[in-house]
Parts: sequence; structure tokens; C-alpha cells
Amino acid sequence: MNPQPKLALTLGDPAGIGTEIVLKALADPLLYKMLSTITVVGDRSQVQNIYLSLKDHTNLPLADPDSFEMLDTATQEPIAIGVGNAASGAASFTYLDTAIAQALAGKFDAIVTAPIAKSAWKLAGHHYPGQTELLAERSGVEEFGMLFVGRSPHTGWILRTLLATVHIPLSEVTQALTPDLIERKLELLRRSLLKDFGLSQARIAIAGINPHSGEQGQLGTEEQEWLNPLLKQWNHKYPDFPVDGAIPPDTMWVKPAQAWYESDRIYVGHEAYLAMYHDQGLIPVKLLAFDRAVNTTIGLPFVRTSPDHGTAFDIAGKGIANPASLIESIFLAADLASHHKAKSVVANE
Ligand SMILES: NC(=O)C1=CN([C@@H]2O[C@H](COP(=O)(O)OP(=O)(O)OC[C@H]3O[C@@H](n4cnc5c(N)ncnc54)[C@H](O)[C@@H]3O)[C@@H](O)[C@H]2O)C=CC1
Ligand SMILES: NCC(=O)COP(=O)(O)O
Repeated sequence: MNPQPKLALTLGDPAGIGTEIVLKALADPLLYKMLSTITVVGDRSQVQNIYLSLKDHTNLPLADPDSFEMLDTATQEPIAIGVGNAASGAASFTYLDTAIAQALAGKFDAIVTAPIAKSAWKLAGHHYPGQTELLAERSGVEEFGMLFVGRSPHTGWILRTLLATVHIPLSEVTQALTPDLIERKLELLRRSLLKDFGLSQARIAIAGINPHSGEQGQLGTEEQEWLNPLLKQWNHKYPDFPVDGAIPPDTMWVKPAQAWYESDRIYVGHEAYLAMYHDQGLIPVKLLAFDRAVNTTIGLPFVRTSPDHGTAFDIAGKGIANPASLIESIFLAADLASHHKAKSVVANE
């Protein structure tokens, strides 16, 4: 039988809500059976301090730091809660870097990351757009992507959204969106649907770039000039992973929203969506699923998941942070990693 996958759980930015949601998640009865498979990566004394300061005034129970495994990654200096700074950026960078090194050495099958602040990484001298790019660089992969996954609590339907471009200024988006990029993202998504999610057939919906997908060239020409012809070629090449589009971006999310909320409708819809830029994809994801969507990095040699929210500095230390998206991230990491392990067992047989 397959052993359960081993998960690293990093604390994220210590000035944010990371430690609080980790302690809340690990106290959740749903996670109880998985506790022995999880190693928290971060500063033990900081965890102890947050536990002592919050345990008598939070809205949810906290796990006692003695009840779980920790890989102690002590930080250089005490960190005040509520504002990301160079010290908190240095700490969250070290937690993630430590977890990556251990995952690459085979000690972990998956990394679940609590949120970091990119601005704090920059203050600490680490110039990465986010955790995703550090994970990819350390793993030596060039093709990787940011995929958000959320299961509807109303209908059980799963919304999967890949971003074609991620953390770049809006003014750079149209230059970044090239036929080569879209083809690579579609291929990454196809492989992930096949290998990570076990779907041998899936429909993909792709959003246009311009209002009304260009309105036949009147509101932008990318769709007519190269996006629609590229999709035609793709559909010829991969009939099991057909792409619908380019769908006008303002209406693309109507059917997913119905599938999310309305169990009486039969939505024979798309297994995945490709959004052209960060907010085109993440506004609908967060409107529908802020408390449960999971950010997963596809294309890595190990599994990586993270909540869809950030460090929430405005509520850090108040005991009111919601751990739901982190809990979903832990479940998804375990699922995806079990799937990978099962496949590698079959491959070695
Ligand atoms: N996975 C990651 O590492 C992510 C990191 N970030 C980083 O987080 C920092 C802050 O970003 P913001 O845009 O302010 O987004 P945010 O998600 O941290 O906060 C947005 C709003 O949602 C609330 N919120 C967020 N998570 C919550 C939770 N678990 N429970 C209750 N309320 C919650 C906050 O209090 C705030 O009002 C930025 O530096 C950004 O780069 C943002 C998104 C993801
Ligand atoms: N908006 C998603 C996000 O900021 C996640 O970034 P990353 O740190 O996971 O790369």
C-alpha cells in the first residue's frame, strides 16, 4: 500500500496571519488523521508566542505547538505583527527555501505555503514576483503555472482557473500575451488535467483579451489575428482537450457561477478556464470562492498549494483569521501528492 504523502507547511510572513491560520488548521478535527504527515516549517519560538498570545481570545481553537512536528527555522530577530518588513520578508523566504530544499531531497511530497508579502521579500533583498517563481527557479523548471482550484460547497462542481500572465503590470499584459505563451499555457494545463487531476478528456474555456473578444476587430485585433486561429489548430491537434473561445471575458464567468451555486442546473461545462491576466481570473475566483479556493503551482517536480488570500496584515494578531482556504490547500496537496505517489508506484512496477 502507498504510504501517506508527507507535507511541509510553511508559516508564511510572520507579521501576517500565517501562523494563526496554521495553528487553527492543525486544530481542525477534519485534519486530525493527517497530523502525523505534516511538518510545520518556521520559527518555533514565534509559533509559541502567537499561540500564547491568541489562545484565550480567538474565534477557533489553536493547535498546541507541542502537538505537531516542526522543522525549526529560527529567524534572526523578533518580528512585530501587522506590517511586513525586511525581517519578516527574510524569515518567510527562509521558511520556503528550506521547505523547497527538503522537498527536492525527497523528504516531502508536497509543500503547502501560508501567504507571504512580495513587498517584504523585496525589502529583504529577494527580488521574486512571488513564491511561485522561487519554487520554479529552485526546481529548475521553465514551464510552470498558477492554477486556482475551488470545489463548490453548494454543488460539488470544481472551478479550475489558470492565469496566462500573473504578477506583471497591466500595461505589460498585451505584449506578454503571445501565441507561443498561450500555446505553452494550454499545454501545461492539458498535462496538469491529465496527470494531476486524472482527466483523460476535458473541455477548456479561454477568455478573450479585449472587450467582447475584440468585436470582430473593432475593439482589438489579437483574437482575430492570432488567438482564434491558434485555438482552431489546437482543437485539431487535441480533440480530447478542446478549447472554447476566445469567449468574451465579461460573460465567460456566468456559467461557472451558475455551476457553482445552482445544483438544479445541468452544466456540461468546462473542466478548466484560462484567464489572460491576474485580475481577469482572480476576481471571479475570489467572488465565488474566497474562503476555499487554492492556489496550486503546476509544472513542479512536487506538489505545491497555498490559500488564495494574502497576509491580511490588517487583521493579524486579532484572532479572527479564517483558516478555511489553508485547510482546503492541505487537503488538495494531500490528494494531488497521493495521486502522484500512486502513479510513480505503478510506473516502477
Ligand atoms: N499566497 C500568497 O502568498 C498570497 C500573498 N498575497 C500577499 O498578501 C499581501 C496582502 O495582500 P492583500 O491584497 O491585502 O490581500 P489579502 O488577501 O491579504 O487581504 C484582503 C482582505 O481580505 C481579508 N482576508 C484575507 N485573508 C483572510 C482570512 N484568512 N480570514 C479573514 N479575512 C481575510 C483581509 O483582512 C483583507 O481585508 C500582499 O503583499 C500580497 O502580495 C496575496 C495573495 C496571495
Ligand atoms: N495572487 C496570487 C498570489 O499572489 C500568489 O503568489 P505566490 O506567492 O503564490 O506566487
